[in-house]
Parts: sequence; C-alpha cells; structure tokens
Amino acid sequence: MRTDPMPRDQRRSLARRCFLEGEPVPEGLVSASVLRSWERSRHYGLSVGDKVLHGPIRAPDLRDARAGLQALLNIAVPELGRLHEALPHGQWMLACISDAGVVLTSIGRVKAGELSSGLRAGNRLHEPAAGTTGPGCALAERRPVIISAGEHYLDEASRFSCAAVPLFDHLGRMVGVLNASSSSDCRPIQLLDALVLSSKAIQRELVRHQTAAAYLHFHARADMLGTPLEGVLAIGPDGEIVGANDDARGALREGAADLEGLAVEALLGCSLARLLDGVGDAPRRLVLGNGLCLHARVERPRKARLALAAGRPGADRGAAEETEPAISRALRHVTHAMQRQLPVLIQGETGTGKEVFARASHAASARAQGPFVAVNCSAIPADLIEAELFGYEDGAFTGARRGGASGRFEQAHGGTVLLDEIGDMPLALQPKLLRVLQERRIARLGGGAERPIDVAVVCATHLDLEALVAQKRFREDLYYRINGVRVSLPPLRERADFPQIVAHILQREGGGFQLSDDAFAIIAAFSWPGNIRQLDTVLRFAITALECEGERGGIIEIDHLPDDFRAAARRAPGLSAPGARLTQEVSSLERGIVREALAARDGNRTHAARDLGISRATLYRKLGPAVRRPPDDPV
Ligand SMILES: Nc1ncnc2c1ncn2[C@@H]1O[C@H](COP(=O)(O)OP(=O)(O)OP(=O)(O)O)[C@@H](O)[C@H]1O
Repeated sequence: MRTDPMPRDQRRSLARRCFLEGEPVPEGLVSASVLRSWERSRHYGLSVGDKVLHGPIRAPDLRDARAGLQALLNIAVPELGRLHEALPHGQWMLACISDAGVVLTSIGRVKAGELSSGLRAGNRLHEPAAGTTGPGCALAERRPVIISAGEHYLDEASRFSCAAVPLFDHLGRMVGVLNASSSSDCRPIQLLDALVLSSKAIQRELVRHQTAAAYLHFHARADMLGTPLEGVLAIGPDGEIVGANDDARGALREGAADLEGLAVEALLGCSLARLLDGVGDAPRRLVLGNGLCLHARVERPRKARLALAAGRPGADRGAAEETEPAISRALRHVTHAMQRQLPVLIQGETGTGKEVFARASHAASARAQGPFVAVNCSAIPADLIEAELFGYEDGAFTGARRGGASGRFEQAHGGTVLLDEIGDMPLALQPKLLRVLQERRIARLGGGAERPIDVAVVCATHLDLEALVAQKRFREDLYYRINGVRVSLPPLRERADFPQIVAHILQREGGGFQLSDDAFAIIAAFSWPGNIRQLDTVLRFAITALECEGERGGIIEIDHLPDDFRAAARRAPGLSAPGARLTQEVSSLERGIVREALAARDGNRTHAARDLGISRATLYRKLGPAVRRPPDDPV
C-alpha cells in the first residue's frame, strides 16, 4: 500500500514540536543545518516568542560597517540589482548582509510591510539576535541555505521564506551573505542557484579588483572560461598569488587551502613572464605537474577602474557617473540606447535624480551638442499639452500665437527630449504620442505638413506604469514603446553611496563643508521620503545656518540642521555631550586602524585610503587635527 508523504508544513510542525518539547527530532523532517541552527538559537537564550528581529544598529555603526565592506558593496549592489530585475515584480526582497549579520543594503519592495522593515539597512539578522533565518544560518554554516516559513526559529519570522548564500572575498574569507526573502511559504531552489552564481560572480570580481600584474582565468573546460564558474588567480608583480576565488582554490589545491604567497611558477609550472607573453591571445592549455589540463586566459589589469571619487552633481556630465557602479553601468547602457533611438524609461521615487540622470545620459551621448528639452507632463494643463509637445500653426486655436509655434519635439531636433511624469500624459493624447514615436514625424496642430524629427526620447515617472496599464489608465502599446531600456533609480535610503552623495552636494555648495559625525549619524538614519532633493535642501539649510554664524566653510553640527532633525538628535541615544567619551574612544580606535593601514602601505595615503574604503580627505580627518594635509596633496 502506498503511503502519501507527509506535507512539508506538517513535517516542519512535527519537528518543531519535538524540538520545543525537548524530544529527539525524527530524521528527515527538517535538514540537519536547520536543526543545528535551532539548537544554536536556543543556546543563545532566544525563545520562539521573542521579538528581536527588528533591532537596528546605530547609524554611525552602519556607516562604518558599509565603509569596511565598500569594495564588496560596489560589486554586490549592481549584481543584486540585475538579479532583482529578473525576478517577478513585488515578490522578493534581496539584501546584502555583513559577516556580522547586519543588513547593509536591500533592494525591492514587497506587499508585506514587515518583511521590508525586517530587511531594512542596519537590522541585525545573525543567529544570536534573530535565531534561525536564512542569513543567520548561512553565516553560521558557511554554506547556502533555504529557510522556509516554520523553519525560522522565531514565530514572528515564520511567515517568510528565504534563500541565503555566503560571500567570500579574494582571500577566501567570509565577508557577508546574499539573501532573498519572500512573504510566502516556498522553497526557492532555483533562486538559491541564482544566488550561488551571483556570489561566485562577486568573488570573481573581488579577485579581479586586487592590485595585480595579471589575472589568470582558467577552467578544465574551454567553454566555461569567462563564466562565474571559472577559477581566477590574481598574480602580483613578483609572480606570487595575491588572491583567488574558491573555484581556483578547489581546482588547484585539495580542500581550498591557502594559495596566497605561493609562486605561480611553483603552482602552475609557468612563470609570470611566460604567462604575460600570452596576453590577448586565445585561451591556451596549461598542463599542471599533477597532470591536470586546464584552459587558461591571461588578463592584464585595466589601467583605471571606474573612479568612485566625489564629483559635482548638477554639472551635467558625470553627475550620475560618479555614483554607484550600477548607475554608471545604466548610464553607459542608456547612452548607447539613445544613439540607436531606443526609448529610455527612468523610474524612481520623486527626487531620486531622474532628470539629473537623463541630462547626464544626454551629455554623455553622441547627441551632447544637440538640445536637451525637458517637458513636465504633469505641469501642463491637459488641453495645452498637445500644442506644447507638437507645436501649432497660425490660427490653430483661439489664443494661438500669430505665425504658430514649434513644439518641444521640434525644439529637441538633433538632441534629446525628456518626457517627465509620463504617467500623467492624458489618455486621449497617448495614441498621438505613440504614432510620433513610431513614425518619427510630427505635424503641428492646425493641419501643418509632417516634418521628420530626430530625437532621443527619454521618459521618466515616479508612478508604477505597469499598475496604470492594468487599471487602463495608461495604454499598453505606448508602455511597451517607451520601455526600450528601463532604469530604476533607487530611493536614497537604499543607496550604498549615501556618504558620496552628501559629499557631492557639500562640494557643489563651494566645498570646505563637512558634517560632524553626530550630524552625519542623524541624517544617515533619516528615511528621506523626498530623496536627494530633500537631502539637498536640508544640507543647503545647514550651510546657511553655519554661514549665519559668520563661518564660511567648516563643520556642520546637529545645531545647524532643521528643527525636526535636531529633535531626532535629542531622542537618539549616545549622541552629543553624554556620548563624548564614546566618540573619543571610537576616534582613537579609528586613528589606530588608519595608522596600521598606512604602515601596511609604507605611508602611501592613497593606497591606505583605498584599502579602508574611505576617501583621502576622510583619512586625514580620521588621523585627527594634529595631522595636516600637505599642500601638494589635493584630496
Ligand atoms: N547624484 C546626485 N548627487 C547630488 N545631487 C543630486 C544627484 N541627483 C540628483 N540630485 C539633486 O536632487 C534634486 C532632484 O533631482 P531630479 O530633479 O533629477 O529628481 P527627479 O527624480 O527628476 O524628481 P521628480 O520625480 O520630482 O521630477 C536636484 O536638486 C538635483 O540637483
């Protein structure tokens, strides 16, 4: 007689009941890693009814955690962005979490608000704080895990399911975890595979970001070269290994042992000089001493990797280029799309910099010499928008200007037109816009002849156009026409480069301004519903307050911020006077770390700052007032 297997949720409930009642858990009900994680959670003193999931760390600590893992974030954030784009809309939140279990950044929004708040940057998800969760368990077990619904330790987490994969750096050290969570009971095996590939791609990039004389890519199969599954070695100028991914460790050494410091010649039987002879050639075969045959390709480091230095927002070219790599990549994609007259759709909450991005794309494109014309579709009365966009002939309507007028499309000829707030385009006008985009010809209102127009079309909106299409408030055919290349600009609270954006704005306001650590902590903890526009206003307010005290340049303190931020500061524990001792201790600790980094780099400030993931200006600041920046050392 066939017995039906017990459904998954019943197996879990039975295992949980046995575990909580102190009875042995029958085999096969939950995985061994889940059981070990439950035991650890109990050992940490957690009870299943506890509510400790949402205890965030302080903003300055989050800033430090991010700074310490900046190199990882620079690579992981765009990788997560790509993965998120490929997932069904609104069902998954992705996060990058530090090795200490702190959420560094998360992407995506799901309907269950609690999941969003559980994965908010700064929250702690390691086992001692949150019991069994995907990230906590993956960190403790150092391997990929799926934790579904009731496999979570805390009852309050049992509505969620997650897949989590640890991240390792170029030295094979665990530096964090990638996590995907949903508010349903599921076992996302395929998503786990995708996360594993992403983690491999990230480690491979971390190896390729090491300062090296060459990178050796290899695999036993030639067709696997260039994929996240290949092995990669970073080789220093003396031929020593300075970094490797886990696949390289696994292939070259039993048990992923240390490769660092070994001579490449001893390892591969081929000197660095001989390897470099083959740069640019097709893949070659390497036969190792143990008979293993590998297909290999040698890559020289690129001279200049994308500089993430502070820049000048508002100066069209480069404003977006200098922010997150994901945004820089999107910028390059968009400029190519514009060249080919493929429409671009920029989505993002209000104030996230959609217009700045559009202007930067235009300025970086082959159309830069042509006009950039921005039209705010929500600011023009519905009955005037047609004339505004397409122009009109003499006498086309009552009140029309004598001799007619050109429309915004005509004015943008040879350049770019930005249709801002496209979601507010009246439904009645949408077929005409669609025709113009398809035929690239316009006729002015009032019966004018058709004229060809050569414009790159960029549309921007803070609305969810797919939802508008579903509600029949936006035409589906127009949506597909404008959705050539889609760029989603993240809200400010999710941006890993928040400190750089602050630095951009301060620099644009004349430079010389800095935020005190306390003031930075307060603004970093804010949720910024108005995004960069709101941050911009607050910082300019603070600069004005500082200048009223007669200081041109100088340190912005909490007292210079608007009222509501000062009130938040009074509520925040550990800031200002009572926290002075702590601040001093932290500063002295930081000074020690910076000195160590300088010593490791023979006093080279640029290299030390890069190792620490901070700018040279910050490095000088952390060294304290006693250390003056030499006049020939511009930061
Ligand atoms: N990367 C950046 N660095 C610094 N400031 C920026 C950046 N991006 C945008 N800003 C500033 O933020 C403000 C808002 O930018 P922008 O008008 O492009 O946003 P938006 O998303 O188009 O807003 P809306 O949805 O309201 O039209 C502007 O003052 C702009 O200068």
